[in-house]
This record gives sequence, structure tokens and C-alpha cells, in this order.
Amino acid sequence: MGRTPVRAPPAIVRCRRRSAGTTAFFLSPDQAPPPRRLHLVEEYELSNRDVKGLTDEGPTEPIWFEGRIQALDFRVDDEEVVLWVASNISERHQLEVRLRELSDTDQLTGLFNRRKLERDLKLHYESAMRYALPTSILMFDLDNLKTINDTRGHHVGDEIIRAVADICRSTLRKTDSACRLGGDEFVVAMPKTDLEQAMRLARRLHECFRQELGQYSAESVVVTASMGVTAIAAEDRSYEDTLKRADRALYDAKNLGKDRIVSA
Ligand SMILES: Nc1nc2c(ncn2[C@@H]2O[C@H](COP(=O)(O)OP(=O)(O)OP(=O)(O)O)[C@@H](O)[C@H]2O)c(=O)[nH]1
Repeated sequence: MGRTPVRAPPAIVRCRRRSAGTTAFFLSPDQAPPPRRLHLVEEYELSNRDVKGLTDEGPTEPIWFEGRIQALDFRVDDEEVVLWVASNISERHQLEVRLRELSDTDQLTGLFNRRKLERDLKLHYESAMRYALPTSILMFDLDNLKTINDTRGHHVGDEIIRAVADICRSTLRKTDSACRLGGDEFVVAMPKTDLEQAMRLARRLHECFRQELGQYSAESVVVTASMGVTAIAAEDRSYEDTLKRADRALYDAKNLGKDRIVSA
């Protein structure tokens, strides 16, 4: 990674009782000093401006430390003292962040995956219930992908799925999150969006698919999308109820002849 080694904060940090120093995160005004012999392990971030001893080429990003903190049994100048050993864990921290991102991401498209969607929807459901915030869900499934796979090859099918993801990224708002559930099925979660606004967005997305996916047609078969749209309702017991309603609306869209949007 080519990082310049940095000097950690001093090994022994003197903390004034009930005062908050720059690194004394457990000695904030409302916290007493740690009980004797308690061994704390904390991860924390410091701006490079707050770390003494960096060279001019020192890292420009924040530096992550793991602090192992031990209250000591004696006082210095009549003040509580702790032993504070800090290790630079920036590389490990970045790796953990990357792994977390990968575990939330669909490999083919770079969209979120089901696991992340379920976490987001749980939070959206809680906000919707607590603050009466409208939240909508759009579920869509591509039409006729199997025929394209069979006639033009699986790689063209993959290209279509990636193109759909790109259209989602360029059409949706930053606050919306698009996820690939698997295969040719996708879900968009739209916080602060009522059903009417969600339908407008679904129509826009549907129109973009019509324009962009025509190029992948085989013989007379065109890839389109069938969509089900719904909003979290007061009587929903969890986000799963909302998701099931979106799924039923999508099923109706398929049964009514595909390439259409049904709201529920
Ligand atoms: N190329 C490609 N194909 C996939 C991928 N995941 C699933 N599929 C294919 O997508 C198709 C999904 O099945 P269906 O939804 O029944 O196929 P469809 O032709 O879209 O059918 P309708 O939804 O009824 O229009 C299957 O043929 C899968 O093999 C993928 O990652 N890449």
C-alpha cells in the first residue's frame, strides 16, 4: 500500500479527570475514569493533522488506530493515569471496509445484493413507521432474457443485466438504492417517496429500458421489464409484507402480458 509509517500517539496518555483531551475518548465530561485494571480496546480515527511526527509525505487520509488502554494503579502529579498503546491499523481497517462493501455488492452489476437490500428495507420500514415517512418499493424482472441467452449467448444476457444496472445508476436518485435480487430480478427501495412519485420513477425507468435494451433484440424478441410498485403501508407488519405485495404486483404485470407496470 506504500504508506509512510506514522508514529502512534504517545504510549502513555495523561488524562485529566473528567476532561476530554483530543484522544481521551473514554474520559468525556460525563464519564468517570475507567475502573482500575479494566482493559479497553478501542478503534478510532485521527486526522493526519492530529498525529504528531508525520513526515511531509505522510498519509493525507485519516489514520486508524487500535488503542489498548489500561488504567494504572498509581497517580502522577495527583492525576489518574492510563497506559495507552496505540497501533496503526489503517491497512487492516481499509481491508475490512472493502470486504464489507464486497459482501453487500452483486458481482456482475456492482449494484447492492439481497443481503444489503434486506438491511436497508428494515431501516426504511422502521423510519416509515416511526416518522410516517412514505417509502416505496419497485420490483422488476426482465422479460424474455432466456430467449436472448439461448439465441445470442449468455454473454449477451450478462451485457443486458449490466446495462440495466447502468440505467438504474443514471436514472435513480442518490437516496434510492437499487439491488439485484438474483438472476434477472431487481428491487429499488425509494425512501421519502410516495406511491405516486414511485410510479413516475417506474415509468421513467421503464421508458429508458425500452430505448436502451432494443439493441439486444434477437429476431422479433425484445428484452423489456415487468414491474410491480407499492408503498409501505401502516398495516404492514414488516418490510417483508411490502416486498410480497410488490412481488404480487410484478406477478400480475407478467400475467397481463409483460412489459408493463402494475401498482398495488
Ligand atoms: N446471461 C445471464 N442470464 C441469467 C443470469 N441469471 C439468470 N439468467 C437467466 O435469466 C433467465 C431468467 O428466467 P426467466 O425469468 O424465466 O426467463 P425470461 O425469459 O426472462 O422469462 P419471463 O420473465 O417470463 O419473460 C434464465 O434463463 C436464467 O438462466 C445471469 O447472470 N446472466
